[in-house]
Parts: sequence; C-alpha cells; structure tokens
Amino acid sequence: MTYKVFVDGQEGTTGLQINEYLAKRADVTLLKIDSDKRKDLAERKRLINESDVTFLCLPDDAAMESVALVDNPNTCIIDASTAHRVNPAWTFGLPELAKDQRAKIRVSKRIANPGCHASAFILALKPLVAAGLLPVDTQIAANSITGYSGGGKKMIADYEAASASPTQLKAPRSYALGLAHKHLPEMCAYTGLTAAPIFQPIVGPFYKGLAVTAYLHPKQFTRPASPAEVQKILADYYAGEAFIRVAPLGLEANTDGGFFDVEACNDSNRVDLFVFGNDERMLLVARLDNLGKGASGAAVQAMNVHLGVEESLGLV
Ligand SMILES: NC(=O)C1=CN([C@@H]2O[C@H](COP(=O)(O)OP(=O)(O)OC[C@H]3O[C@@H](n4cnc5c(N)ncnc54)[C@H](OP(=O)(O)O)[C@@H]3O)[C@@H](O)[C@H]2O)C=CC1
Ligand SMILES: CC(=O)N[C@@H](CCC(=O)OP(=O)(O)O)C(=O)O
Repeated sequence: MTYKVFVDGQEGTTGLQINEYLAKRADVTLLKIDSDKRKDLAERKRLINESDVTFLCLPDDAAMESVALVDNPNTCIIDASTAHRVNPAWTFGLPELAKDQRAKIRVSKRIANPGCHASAFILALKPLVAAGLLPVDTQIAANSITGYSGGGKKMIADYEAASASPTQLKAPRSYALGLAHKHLPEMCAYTGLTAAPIFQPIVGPFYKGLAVTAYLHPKQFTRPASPAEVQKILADYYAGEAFIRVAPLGLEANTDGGFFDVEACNDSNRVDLFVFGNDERMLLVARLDNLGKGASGAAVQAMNVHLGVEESLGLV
C-alpha cells in the first residue's frame, strides 16, 4: 500500500525538506506539481484532492486558500503555517503533548503543525503546568535563539546575499520586540497558561538550530521544588518518548565548557530538555532543529501518526 502525498509549497524551505524526508520512503508516492504551475489554483486543487495527505508549506493566506480547495473527505491536511493552530476544528500536531494527542491526530483530517518556538516552549512548560507546579496564571519570561532558516526563503536569501549587512552577519539580532510574537496564542492554548508569556526571540547568523530558555522563579511555584524535582517531572512526563530526551542535571555534561550549543539537535527530529540553576533561580531550556522537530520533521511525524505507520519512519 502506498500513500499519495502532495506538498503544496514544495519549493519553500519547509516543503523542500519534507520532500527530502519522503523521497526515501517506499510507502509514499509523491505527487509533484510543475514548478510553473505551483501557484495555479486549479492544479493545486487537483493534486490536493488526489492525495491521501497534503502538507501546506505556504504563507498563512495561501494555506487558507488551499484548505478551501479540499472536497475529498479522505484527504488529510497537515498545515505548517500559523493559520489554524488554535482553531478548535483542527488538531495540534504535537503527539507528545498529552496522552490522548496521538488518538486525536490519528482520526483528524485537519492537523496544524506547531510553530518552531512554540514547540520548544510548550514541550518545556506543559509538564510543569500539568503537574500543578506552575499556577496557570503565571507569566513566564522566555527567549529563543534561532537560526535564520526559521524566517523561510526570504530571510535565508537576506542572510546569504552578498549585500547582507556586516551587523546582520556579525551579531545576533533580537526581534518581535513589540512582545506580540505570533506564537503566543498556541503557547498559551497548549500549555494551559492563561497569561501570555513575555517571549523574546533572537535570530543569529547561522542556518538552523533553536533553543528556547524559560526563566523559572521558584517563588512562583505552588510548592517548593528543586531542579532535580523539576527534571523528574519532565522525565516522567516524557518517559518512553522516542524524540524527547530529558538531560540529567549538570553544567559540565550539558555545555561545552560552560557554553550552550543551540545547534546540537540539528539534522534530527529530537528535542532536548534541560534544567539549570539552583533552588532559588532556574532555567528551563528546550533545544531542537527549527527545520526538524520545529517544522518538517514534526510534520512527517504527525503524518506517520495519522496514517498509523511507525511513528519514527524516515526520521532520526
Ligand atoms: N522555516 C521554518 O523554520 C518554519 C516555517 N513554518 C511555516 O511553514 C510555512 C512555510 O514556511 P517556509 O517553508 O519557511 O516558507 P518559504 O518562504 O521558504 O516557502 C514558502 C513557499 O510557498 C510558496 N508560495 C507562496 N505563495 C503561494 C501560493 N499562493 N501558492 C502556492 N505557493 C505559494 C512560495 O513560492 P516561491 O517559491 O515563489 O517563493 C515558497 O516556495 C509558513 O507558514 C511558515 O510560517 C513553520 C515552522 C518553521
Ligand atoms: C527566524 C524567524 O523569523 N522565525 C520565525 C518562526 C518560524 C516558525 O516557527 O514558524 P511559523 O512561521 O510557522 O509560525 C518567526 O519568529 O516568525
């Protein structure tokens, strides 16, 4: 049995990488669109409705346009854009979110893939909220360091152009300083936190790799908890998860001479979680490849869960 899969947006950053993952699979037949027709509505409609699964690797408005083209009730849409992530008619494509999430992904024909910063934030914070350690109305402060491929084709071209500015290439750049980043709604919806976090991303002059760091104030906890107890909550929550590794405590083992490597999950679908600090001040760090578990890898994982094939097929 082979599944027909179409990638709408096959020439974009996320789409290219999904194609790469799927090209090696014997159980998938990729439906390709001619390059010069890739924005042609009628051709996209034909391929979407011929597919068992269509990935939308498009800007939000084009993703919504594609959804309106679906008339085959058996076609499953997996949308990488921000358009449907907190829409209750859609299922959040994060299998590790909760015990029943895989069952929801399995039966849903509309799956919204999480944002890259949001995946890291949610996977780090959700277990602490679920354990009742963090009150739901706590306002979390967090930053995210990310490679420039997170900004798609345009940001990649800007960084790789001969005209890229020396400032851009030399130093990290903070952005979303209006503190209204587009991932805030999904961060709240899927952690259960009611207060939007103070979330501040930083893009650096490297291609990919991402780490979200959340600042934990133990005074905000509902009960006293040490870093070891926080680490245990995470380890218990993700026990048995193939793509989530909760690191044992320790500065030496988890840093390179005291420096944290944001690229160490690159070329994998893995998320690494760390707890740093002491009883008074803690950091929670989630690291992933923004194009792996932050985008294309996660999309393929969600497809595997939906189809009921081995969840890690084609992924490392
Ligand atoms: N990059 C990342 O790390 C992540 C991205 N995402 C999300 O995934 C989606 C895709 O992102 P990304 O791959 O980075 O974006 P890119 O800009 O790299 O690619 C988008 C692709 O969509 C094509 N496109 C634009 N408009 C249309 C249209 N109307 N019809 C058909 N094709 C169209 C573009 O065409 P053309 O080739 O002409 O430019 C381009 O190939 C976005 O919504 C993004 O927010 C989600 C998680 C992480
Ligand atoms: C460096 C950079 O610009 N990154 C993007 C996030 C990319 C991502 O996760 O995706 P969605 O666009 O699908 O939400 C940003 O912060 O907007």
